[in-house]
Amino acid sequence: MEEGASRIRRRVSVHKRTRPGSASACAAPAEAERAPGEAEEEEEEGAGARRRKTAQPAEAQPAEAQPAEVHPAGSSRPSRSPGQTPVIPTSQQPGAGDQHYDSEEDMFGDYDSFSENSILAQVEDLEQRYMQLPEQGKHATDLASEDLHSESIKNELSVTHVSDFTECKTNEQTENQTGGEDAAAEPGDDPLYDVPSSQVLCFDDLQSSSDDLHHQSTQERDRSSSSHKTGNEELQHQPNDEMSSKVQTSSDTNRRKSIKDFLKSAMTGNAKAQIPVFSRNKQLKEALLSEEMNVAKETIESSSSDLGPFYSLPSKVRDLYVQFKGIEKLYEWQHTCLTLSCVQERKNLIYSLPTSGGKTLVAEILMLQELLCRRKDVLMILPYVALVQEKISGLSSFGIELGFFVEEYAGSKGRFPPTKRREKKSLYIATIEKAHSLVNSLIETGRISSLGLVVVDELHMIGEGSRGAILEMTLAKVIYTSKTTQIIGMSATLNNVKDLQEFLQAEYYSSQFRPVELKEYLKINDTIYEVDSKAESSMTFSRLLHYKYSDSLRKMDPDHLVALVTEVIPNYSCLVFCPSKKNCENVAEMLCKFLDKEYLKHREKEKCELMKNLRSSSSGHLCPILRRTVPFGVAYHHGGLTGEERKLLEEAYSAGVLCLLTCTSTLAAGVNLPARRVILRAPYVAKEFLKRNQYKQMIGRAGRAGIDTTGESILILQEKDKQKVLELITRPPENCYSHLVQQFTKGIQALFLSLIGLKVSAYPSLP
Ligand SMILES: Nc1ncnc2c1ncn2[C@@H]1O[C@H](COP(=O)(O)OP(=O)(O)OP(=O)(O)O)[C@@H](O)[C@H]1O
Repeated sequence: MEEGASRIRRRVSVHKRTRPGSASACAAPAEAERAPGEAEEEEEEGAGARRRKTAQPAEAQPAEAQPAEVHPAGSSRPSRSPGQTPVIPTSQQPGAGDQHYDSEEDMFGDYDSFSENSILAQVEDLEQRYMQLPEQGKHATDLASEDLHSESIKNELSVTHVSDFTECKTNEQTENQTGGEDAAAEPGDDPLYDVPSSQVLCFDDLQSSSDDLHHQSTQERDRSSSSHKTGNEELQHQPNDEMSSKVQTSSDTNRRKSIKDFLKSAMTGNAKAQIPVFSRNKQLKEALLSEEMNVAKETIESSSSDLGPFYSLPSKVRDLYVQFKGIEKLYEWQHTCLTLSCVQERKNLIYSLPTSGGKTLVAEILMLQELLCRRKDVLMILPYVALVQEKISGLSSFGIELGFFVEEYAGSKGRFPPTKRREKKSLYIATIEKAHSLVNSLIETGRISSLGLVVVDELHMIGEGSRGAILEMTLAKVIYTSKTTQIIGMSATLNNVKDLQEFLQAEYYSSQFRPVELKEYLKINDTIYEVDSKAESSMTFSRLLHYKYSDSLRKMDPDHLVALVTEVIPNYSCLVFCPSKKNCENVAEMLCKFLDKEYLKHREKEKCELMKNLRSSSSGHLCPILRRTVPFGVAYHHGGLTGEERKLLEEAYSAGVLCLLTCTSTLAAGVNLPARRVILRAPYVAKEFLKRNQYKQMIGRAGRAGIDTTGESILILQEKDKQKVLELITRPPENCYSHLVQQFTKGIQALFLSLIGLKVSAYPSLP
């Protein structure tokens, strides 16, 4: 009976850890990699860690910041503690959280509470009933079986196909524990062994966007659901029924093999789709899919083991860049940077280039060198959850092809300490706060030296409020505790580089290269000026706006936004940065009131499809503003959108179905969305005057390499702000100053306490 109860607990526990969107979807490979005997210990540790989450102080499970509010002003936004009511965005149903931009809401999202109807509560209850039963044996087993078949648990166990994969694992574990033939199998034999968690999640996404794949996966699901049944039936028999165990084992193996094959080809295909395709464009989708599958097949078939031809990496890496990203040749600066002697010697490095200069590729090659050649783990730190997710989907295919794990540390995702890998190395992609927790856990477990490289994107964030302080603490700890860990920082907007170099003990490389020319303009009244650093006033007259404004239009649109956007859309894309979320929505609505009805005809079918998808993503409720604006190819984009809405809108915008997004500065932090023209509605973020860094990041969205051939930005300003704007466009980026020091009582104290807690330093001993 005890055995039965603990088996039920195990089944549910494993299922929970592998829910889609849960960090623990990596449980499958993680378990496969465990040394014999570690299994139970890790399971307990994981559960403990999850429980601890609710009680841990900010440092261990810190709240992540909401980009829309933190990034713009450079000041910390009011943090929302778990359980506190979120602000309900316009587009959301009551109670729906913003999973992508507000990590705090994510923090507990993946873990069932012990509330009355939760699955854990039911299992607890079930166990209690076991304990209380006077009679052992059949009756108890029947009860267990009956309860496990109860509706809610059945639903939980069959809710996703990711859980189906888990189920394979679960069955296998059960068999191992009952002395089945698989008990001695090596972890490497497990077909899910080389599937990183992120890729399992990507697979989940892929499936929903492909009819063919859906068909196949439905078959898998059907097979798996029969596995649930078998698993549950198994509870009614004695576990040492060898015959049935063998049959089960062999059918499981076949099934797992086919899942592996399918998963691998599916994921490679997924990675090929770098520029998201509007999901319901069936014709295009089918053509693309078959092409992707061909590429995937060819790639898998051609195994290459040569080392060296591409910056010390296998030539396969170069091929993958061509296939997945269309990058055939490195820019000259990229080559120079990668071949710098300080880089070869693995010294720390800071490099700085304008937005869209191709900084990420250099970092990626260095990360691959570390993972594949030096066989060390790598941590990549990005400022926002959305950027982490973008990077995860971009690099997962590389992980599959080249044999390393890509692990997400953002929102509720991430395992502390990370799973120890025997063979393959891990690329942790983390937000600032999760990176800090990860580094703490590696120090605590004496594994910090397993980290070969730390890459920090948007290094200038180090000077931004409490988030900057956390980043600074993280890097300080790495520098102090691991002499062998290399640190690379990159940014488009650095000024006091010497200070940063001193802090990171780093070399510096910079270039002004930008593959696509970006022209900057200012608009005052109906005159457009070009920013010209050579001119005495820093700007020169460019042109007058010619657009016939009616009285009502002039009243509604004093800034001539309609005139500016209609010069570009619908054939080219346009981003309009607005100072606040509300303003984003208002501007989108206002524009659509005055757009010609002709705009409704542009890609009409796809826009209808988008509306349908938006509606079904929020349980039938479509935001009334989007309902009015999407038919014109216009939408707003801010931190109040749900993750699903954001994804749908971004995809539609990338595919050209939407041609205009009104957005907050959320979008300025490196998200790769095309814009021929970027308009800054005002030189403000909320009520704060724009900073140079923010200005540069926003205008940097225009003219992206590989997407656009030219780009331009227009900053709209009033006469009263002219002087301030002229200073803004001419002055250098803001300096980064330590916020650990500025917030002396909080920052430094937190660092000291943390170092004592981690046993990096100790209290001074008493004489
Ligand atoms: N050598 C190359 N050839 C062609 N395209 C490239 C090359 N290197 C990078 N790119 C492409 O240029 C675009 C911008 O690159 P990336 O995002 O790395 O720029 P960045 O410098 O990091 O910009 P930001 O500071 O805005 O984040 C990407 O679409 C990338 O795929």
